[in-house]
Amino acid sequence: MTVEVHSDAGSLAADIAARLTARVAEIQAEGRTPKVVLTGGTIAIAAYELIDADGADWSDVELWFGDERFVPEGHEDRNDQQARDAFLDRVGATRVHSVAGNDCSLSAAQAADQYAATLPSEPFDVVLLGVGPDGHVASLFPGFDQLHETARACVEVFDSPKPPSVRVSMTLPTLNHTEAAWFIVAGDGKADAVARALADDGTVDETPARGVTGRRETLWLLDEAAASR
Ligand SMILES: O=C1O[C@H](COP(=O)(O)O)[C@@H](O)[C@H](O)[C@H]1O
Repeated sequence: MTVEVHSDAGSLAADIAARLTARVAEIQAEGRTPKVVLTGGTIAIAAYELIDADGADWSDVELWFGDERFVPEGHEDRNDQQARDAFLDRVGATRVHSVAGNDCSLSAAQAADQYAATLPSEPFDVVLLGVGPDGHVASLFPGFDQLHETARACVEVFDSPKPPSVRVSMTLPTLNHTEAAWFIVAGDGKADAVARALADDGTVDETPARGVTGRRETLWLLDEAAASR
C-alpha cells in the first residue's frame, strides 16, 4: 500500500487526473482496452474536470461506476451524469456502463442485477474510490448488511445515511476484482475516516474502506487535510 499526500485539494485533483490519463494511455499502448471503475464524490468530479481529452483515447475505455444513486436517468444527483458533465462527454467516452434509472420500470434489485451482467470476467485495471466522512466507499455504508454480500456482484441499498436514500452499489468482492485500487480523499472532514481505514486494526463494519485492496496496487491519494490524523 502506498500513501501520497498533496498540499491541497487542487493539486490532488490535478494529480488524479494526470495519473488516470497516464494509466489509461499506458494500457492502450500495450494494445489492451482499459477497464476503469469511476467513483462519485467531490474530489472525483474536481479531478474529472481536469482530465486531458488528448492524453488517451477515451473512446476506447470501458467505464463503470462503483455505485449509483437510484434516481431518474439524467438526474443531477446521479454519479454517471456528474461524470458525463465533468468529462465523459467532453473526451468522447462511448463505452460507459451505467445503472438503469428508477424511471426505467426496474426495481433497485433488478437494476443491480442488470448492471452486474455488464461486468467483465477479467479484473478491472483501476477502481477509483472516494471515501465518505463515515468511511463508506461506493454505497457500502458502516454497519450495513451489504458489506458482507458475497453472492451478488451488485446490490440495492435502501436508507442510505447520505441522500438520495436508494442506491445501487458494487459489492466488496467486485470492487476487489481489480489490479489497482486508488482511494481519493480530500478535506479534514475525512481525516478520521482515513486514519481508521489505514490503522493496523479495525473492522470493515466500522470503516468500509478497509475492505478494498488492489491485486497489484493499493494507492491512497490524499490532501494534507485528509491526511492530518
Ligand atoms: O455518495 C457518495 O459519496 C462518496 C463520497 O462523496 P464525497 O462528496 O463525500 O466526496 C462517493 O465516493 C460515492 O461514489 C457517492 O455515491
